[in-house]
Amino acid sequence: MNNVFDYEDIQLIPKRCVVSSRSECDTSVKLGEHTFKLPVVPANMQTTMDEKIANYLAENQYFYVMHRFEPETRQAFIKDMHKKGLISSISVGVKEEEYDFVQQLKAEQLIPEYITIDIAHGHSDAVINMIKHIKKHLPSTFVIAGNVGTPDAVRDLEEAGADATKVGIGPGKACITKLKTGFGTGGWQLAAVKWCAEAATKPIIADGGIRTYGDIAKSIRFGASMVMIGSIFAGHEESPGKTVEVDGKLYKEYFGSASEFQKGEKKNVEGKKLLVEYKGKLADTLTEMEQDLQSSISYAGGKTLDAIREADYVVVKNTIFNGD
Ligand SMILES: NC(=O)C1=CN([C@@H]2O[C@H](COP(=O)(O)OP(=O)(O)OC[C@H]3O[C@@H](n4cnc5c(N)ncnc54)[C@H](OP(=O)(O)O)[C@@H]3O)[C@@H](O)[C@H]2O)C=CC1
Ligand SMILES: Nc1nc2c(ncn2[C@@H]2O[C@H](COP(=O)(O)O)[C@@H](O)[C@H]2O)c(=O)[nH]1
Repeated sequence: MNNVFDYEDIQLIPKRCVVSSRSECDTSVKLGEHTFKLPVVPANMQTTMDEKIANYLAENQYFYVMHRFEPETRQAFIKDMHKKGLISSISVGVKEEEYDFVQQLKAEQLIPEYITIDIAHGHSDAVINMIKHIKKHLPSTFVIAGNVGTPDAVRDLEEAGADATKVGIGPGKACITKLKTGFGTGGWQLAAVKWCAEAATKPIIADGGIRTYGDIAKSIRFGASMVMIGSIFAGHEESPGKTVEVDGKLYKEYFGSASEFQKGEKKNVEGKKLLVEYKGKLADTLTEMEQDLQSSISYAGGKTLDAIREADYVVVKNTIFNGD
């Protein structure tokens, strides 16, 4: 893979504007059978997602993926969401008990609209087998599989039946995979998204490494249909992580799903715990993201996200923060 770049190395080039107000620009995106307000989803991690946030997002037409770290609550969660007429979107792993779980869902006719297979190294027989298992027992469920970082992986998971693949090995803020293993897409995540999207025939979800709202538009430009974000979403009043005060300033705890803190043991640790700045209400962040993305669409010279997909760009290594 030559000519790699990351979010901070790219600037998109404006085109003639066709709207008289940014509010005319439509940021909505279709994933599977449903249309969502934004091409953005909070990471399925314990410090960014919980049932309350899932309810808020679903009620307000945002996509969400519930995490898998309280596995025994998932059936009740699906039931509860469906009782309220909301979509259910859950995560699974690949261990033996997860196969039974999928079969139980079928037996009880609790059919989630979305299942995300949430595994560090998604280009694996374990994930391929789980995709096939879900598709066999819950054929109407939209399956998101990952995480991967190569076109080969995208092709293999799509061929197994995945409806979307999630790209990003190690670019996350709480990630230490790149340090511990030497592998990953950290430092060239945006180029990896482009590489994978060129091979994909189904949607790509860019996962990890988003540090500014402009990075959402850049992900879309390079082929993502949706963007998964952890650290930015972990800092809200509603975020499940602990609120901590340091020198009079508020922070929230954010920890990796493969951190020692999450696992409760020091085995195959590939994540860390850190503090992220407190940033107030989740709704305000979502509104700001929508407004910024509307502005991106207007700079791209269109009215929908498709305009961003056609924007020209320049690679200007590490210059995005110059002038700050
Ligand atoms: N996006 C990213 O860059 C990364 C994300 N994560 C997150 O951390 C969480 C834990 O992930 P994960 O460890 O996959 O899940 P699990 O801890 O549920 O492990 C799933 C299964 O896969 C096996 N496994 C895990 N990694 C590998 C590997 N590299 N090669 C072969 N087998 C493997 C495990 O066995 P065993 O443990 O015995 O090997 C286990 O049986 C997830 O939420 C994931 O998204 C973690 C790292 C990177
Ligand atoms: N290598 C690791 N990656 C992790 C871990 N826990 C979560 N993640 C990934 O990070 C993104 C969020 O990235 P961010 O840059 O927006 O903060 C998340 O969706 C996972 O894919 C981990 O312990 N290790």
